[in-house]
Amino acid sequence: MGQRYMQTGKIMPAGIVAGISVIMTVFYLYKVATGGNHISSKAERQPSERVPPGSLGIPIIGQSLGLLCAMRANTAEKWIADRAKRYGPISKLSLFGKQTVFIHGQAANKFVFTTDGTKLSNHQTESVKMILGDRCLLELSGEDHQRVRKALASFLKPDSLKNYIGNIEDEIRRHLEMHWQGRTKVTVLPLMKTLTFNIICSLLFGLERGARRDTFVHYFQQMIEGMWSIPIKMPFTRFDCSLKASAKVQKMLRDLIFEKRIELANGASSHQDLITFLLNIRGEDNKELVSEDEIIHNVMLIMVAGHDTSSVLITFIIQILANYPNIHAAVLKGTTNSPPLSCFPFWWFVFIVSGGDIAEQDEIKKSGDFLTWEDLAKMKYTWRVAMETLRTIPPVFGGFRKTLEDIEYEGYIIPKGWQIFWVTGMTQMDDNIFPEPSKFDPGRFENPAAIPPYCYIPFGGGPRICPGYEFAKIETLVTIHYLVTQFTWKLCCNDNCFRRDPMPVPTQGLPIQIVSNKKVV
Ligand code: HEM
Repeated sequence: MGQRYMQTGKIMPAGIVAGISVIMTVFYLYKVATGGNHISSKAERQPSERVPPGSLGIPIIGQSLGLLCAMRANTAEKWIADRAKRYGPISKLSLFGKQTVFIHGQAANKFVFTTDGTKLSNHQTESVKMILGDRCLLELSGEDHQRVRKALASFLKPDSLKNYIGNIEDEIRRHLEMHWQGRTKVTVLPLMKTLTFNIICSLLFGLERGARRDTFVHYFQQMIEGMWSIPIKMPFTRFDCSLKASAKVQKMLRDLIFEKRIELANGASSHQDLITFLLNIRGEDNKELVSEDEIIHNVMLIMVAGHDTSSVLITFIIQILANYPNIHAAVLKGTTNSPPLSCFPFWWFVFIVSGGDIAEQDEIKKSGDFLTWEDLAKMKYTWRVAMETLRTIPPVFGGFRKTLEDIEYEGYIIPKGWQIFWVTGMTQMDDNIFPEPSKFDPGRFENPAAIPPYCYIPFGGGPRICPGYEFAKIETLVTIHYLVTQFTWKLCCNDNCFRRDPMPVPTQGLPIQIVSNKKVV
């Protein structure tokens, strides 16, 4: 004991063996985390004085753990603000195994969202890329990005979504029947995840309820869990479990595509779901415009982008409505605030003829059995509440871009191959742009044109602006409509804290006590 045998047959002391294995493990982890791209690149070997200030921290880890811990402890905004205070509006650091430059502010947002794609490409962490696949929209650029984005956007545009409001409503009604009616207490976040996932499944992928959908949900949840982890491919790491789950989800989607092809050949409508819709789009040569890998990777992207974000938004709106009775009353009965002068004359006219009470959710349902596009257009105050929620608790904390050449910004050089880290909350909580930023005030959005460009960016901006905006809006408005007209609720705990994982989640998932106001649906 205490000694190990090398292949040569010579005896080595255990301490030396342990030392070597630690060094080799660190080296291995380092290679894995950097995807084989050694971090001692040209820029690091020849340090330029014009590279932004800051430290790259220790290899592989850099500042990743610091940021991830801050996100989980709900102190990410402070972590970022402290950094900005220390180094100014631009600084370097190392995140998820890559050299990174963090920038913030209105000018930074404009720079990120409008810089030519040949200089600045979209960039995800290695883990996101490996889990979602290299043909998803986030990884595509130039013509490929335009082609696939156009195909997805034509399915997600308002004209096409109008036809699905009834289906969304059906899912919501069924969900409330199953999970809310007859209960006195529910935990909101997991339920909203189930609801938004069901909406996505039935509408975008045509997956009916049942064992297959349940298996899909199971692997899908596992897949999401490691998306923002450090990409260490070792057994039992969060990342490795995600990668395995991703392979299973991809296999299930491939089978589904096979079935959809047969259905299409047998004359099924191409408008029944996103997969069928994409399979049916043809290019000039009559070949499928979007490849099978592109369909699979983008379906996975939409599952992630589409259900996690909206579920978080709806959850926090529910929390806000419980915390602010006046806002809850205005969502239900309408606002008695006079419109701002900038809304003269139309809204002033509506305001005066309605006796100063522009009715909202309580009135809307009286127009018919199912909600219409026109009904949704009347939910103006409710959407302002959603917008203010997105300002104060943006579901997407920020994102990454990658420089394709050395780029000069604010007098510094951001070297080629580095990633740029942009953050939503810094500008949305800037008191020069949004006075009293911590105050929850939906009135800020009465006149959205008054908000300076690139300052309110929960959906991003430019050519990569979120294509699911309208879908998220419909889903949110319809869900809130049903909740406020059928239930009243109060919070079970007064803990308003949340952590980011990477989406913001209330620490206990938001348990609430509910009372149903409903007679018959
Ligand atoms: C409250 C809900 C949502 C929020 C806050 C949100 C936010 C965002 C943000 C910040 C981006 C990144 C933009 C960038 O990198 O410049 C994005 C991209 C994206 N979102 Fe959303 N999103 C939401 C809902 C949805 C929904 C419902 C879908 C699909 C049905 C969706 C699909 C996408 C896709 C595919 C992209 C990638 C676009 C591209 O790279 O061209 N999102 N979203």
